[in-house]
Amino acid sequence: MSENCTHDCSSCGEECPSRQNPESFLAPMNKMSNVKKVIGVVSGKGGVGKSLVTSMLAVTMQRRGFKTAILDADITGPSIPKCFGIHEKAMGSDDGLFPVNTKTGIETMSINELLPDETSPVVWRGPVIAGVIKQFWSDVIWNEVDYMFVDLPPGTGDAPLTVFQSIPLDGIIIVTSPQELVSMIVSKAVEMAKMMNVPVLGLIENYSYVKCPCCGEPFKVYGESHIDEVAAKYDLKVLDKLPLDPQIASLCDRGAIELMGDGLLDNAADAVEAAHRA
Ligand SMILES: Nc1ncnc2c1ncn2[C@@H]1O[C@H](COP(=O)(O)OP(=O)(O)OP(=O)(O)O)[C@@H](O)[C@H]1O
Repeated sequence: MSENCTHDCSSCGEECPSRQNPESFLAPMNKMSNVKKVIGVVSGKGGVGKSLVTSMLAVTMQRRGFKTAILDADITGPSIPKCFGIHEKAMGSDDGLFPVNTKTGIETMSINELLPDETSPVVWRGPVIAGVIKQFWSDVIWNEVDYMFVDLPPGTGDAPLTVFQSIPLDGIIIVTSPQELVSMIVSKAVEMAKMMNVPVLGLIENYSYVKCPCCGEPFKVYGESHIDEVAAKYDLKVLDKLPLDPQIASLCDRGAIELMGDGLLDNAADAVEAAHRA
């Protein structure tokens, strides 16, 4: 690297290890941020519990002693502040925006922490949404973060593509439900990650079963799951299976997800700790 490196490769011809790929669309991280690993939480379709899983993963990693953050890239359907009971607004300075901390110190940034009224709908065109996602990475001052979780918008459209291209993901976790559609939906998410050269750390099946309140027997509301076959087809691991649990729903509704029980996403948390960028 040149002694006078400005990290602006467009004005320098030096061939050095830190030279950025000219085709890279990665957004620069704020110069005051320090984020060690970034994990995307992805779903092929909406409503499978992706935001809940993102929140629970962050809580699990924070409990393991890591400094954790959540970037809520689901701009039109932000759920993270609700899960943590955050109603305050993010503040800024000339250097950037400060994330809002949860009760246990998880740093968060979500569009609902910026809008004057959190019930206002975000009716913005794709390029504006893409700009906000990039700003959440570049303009927010993320302090000494060991693990950042990015709650991606559902599907494989413009907004998730922006996340894959602009934020340096070390891996993704795919959240799905045990319905027939799962095979097609997981395939799409896996193929997208492959195209973007981002490793898939594994799958989490949500709404896997309901425990009978009388006898404790698991009851499969959606019938037999196909997740294990789908995982085998792509040589992926099913990391954890989460029950449909009224207590979890209630914690989320009360903004108290940090009071969740231990051990629900331990395998996923182990996979996150072991993640390395391809
Ligand atoms: N395992 C579960 N047990 C009970 N409630 C759950 C569970 N998973 C999710 N929910 C509830 O279902 C609702 C939808 O979950 P969530 O917002 O996480 O879905 P999502 O996939 O992020 O949705 P979208 O794709 O629309 O952003 C929430 O109210 C959440 O609390």
